[in-house]
Amino acid sequence: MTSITLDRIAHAYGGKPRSESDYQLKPFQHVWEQGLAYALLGPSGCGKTTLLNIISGLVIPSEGRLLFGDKDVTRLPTEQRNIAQVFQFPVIYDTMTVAENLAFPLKNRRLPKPVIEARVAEIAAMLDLTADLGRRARGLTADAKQKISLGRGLVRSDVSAVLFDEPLTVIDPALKWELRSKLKAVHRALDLLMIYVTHDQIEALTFADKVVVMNDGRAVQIGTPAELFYRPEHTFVGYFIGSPGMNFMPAAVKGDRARVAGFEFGLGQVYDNVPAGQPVQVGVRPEFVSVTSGPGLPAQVRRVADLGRKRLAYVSLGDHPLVVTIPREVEGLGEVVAISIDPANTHVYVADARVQGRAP
Ligand SMILES: Nc1ncnc2c1ncn2[C@@H]1O[C@H](COP(=O)(O)OP(=O)(O)OP(=O)(O)O)[C@@H](O)[C@H]1O
Repeated sequence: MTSITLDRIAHAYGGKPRSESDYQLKPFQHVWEQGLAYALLGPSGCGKTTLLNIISGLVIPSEGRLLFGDKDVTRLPTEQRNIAQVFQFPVIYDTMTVAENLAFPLKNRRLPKPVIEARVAEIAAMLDLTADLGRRARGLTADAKQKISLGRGLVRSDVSAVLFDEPLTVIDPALKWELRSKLKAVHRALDLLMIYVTHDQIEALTFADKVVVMNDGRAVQIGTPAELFYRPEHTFVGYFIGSPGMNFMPAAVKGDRARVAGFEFGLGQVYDNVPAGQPVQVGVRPEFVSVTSGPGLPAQVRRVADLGRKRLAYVSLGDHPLVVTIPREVEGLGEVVAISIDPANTHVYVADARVQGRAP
């Protein structure tokens, strides 16, 4: 086991990049720590697979160095990189039994038979495959076949990393929840570095210790699920994580006050560092703006969504649309409601990047 370092890695498929927009992966510096579970999360085309393929060796980056521990592997072929990979679709041998499929990567490395048997039994138990060990893979469901693929990816204990590329795509939705929590448990038990590509935030947040949020070829934030939720460093993270995403309002900020559409409210911190001439936004998640029966800012109600577990109101503060929470005790909304904004969870963004305030 070893950490993986991306040292100013960047990639332009077209070659000879002249400007930043020519890169499908913009320069990226990061150390993937051994034993941690990471998710690469972002919309289609943001560069997740490109980054994963650079780590696996399917793509040689245009710039930068890739290190496994101290070893420079930037130009090494995949088979010399000591990684395991799990793809979207099952990669297994239909004519082999489940046990033979799981044992295959270990047999290839000529491990002693008792070691192979013990490891196969361990991985099969983790993935609920024990009862199927003697069955040929051919007759199994797509879900079971993908579980075998996952098992084959996890069976070696000496890999530098296990790379997953949207591994739950073919899994039945009802089984997905179970499998992604299982993968998390497997990660804890096996203590391997795992990197998991997905465009599904629930999958990323359930699985990962740290999530790398990507947009337009750039890693915009690397953080724990809680950091991404409570302190998005970029407006894209606020918008992409959460359901619905963060509210952003163009604002004028002075000291610890924000002014939006002629209405003023307090911020949790003092901002003396907001540069002039750049777009300033205040961001607050729907969970931290609520309809109140007490004093608040006047908002027009446009629509109410009752999601069972929670109710949301789509309102306007002046011209600015906001999604706000309707607490359980509030009933019978009028056309205009009072809303309160939690200053402790309100952030200020300048040119899309969060700026740090200071304690009042
Ligand atoms: N072989 C290639 N040649 C040229 N451009 C490519 C190639 N592979 C990917 N791209 C482009 O690079 C960008 C990033 O693609 P990539 O597949 O890494 O994104 P992604 O986030 O994994 O998307 P998806 O979730 O759809 O797989 C996209 O604009 C894509 O069109």
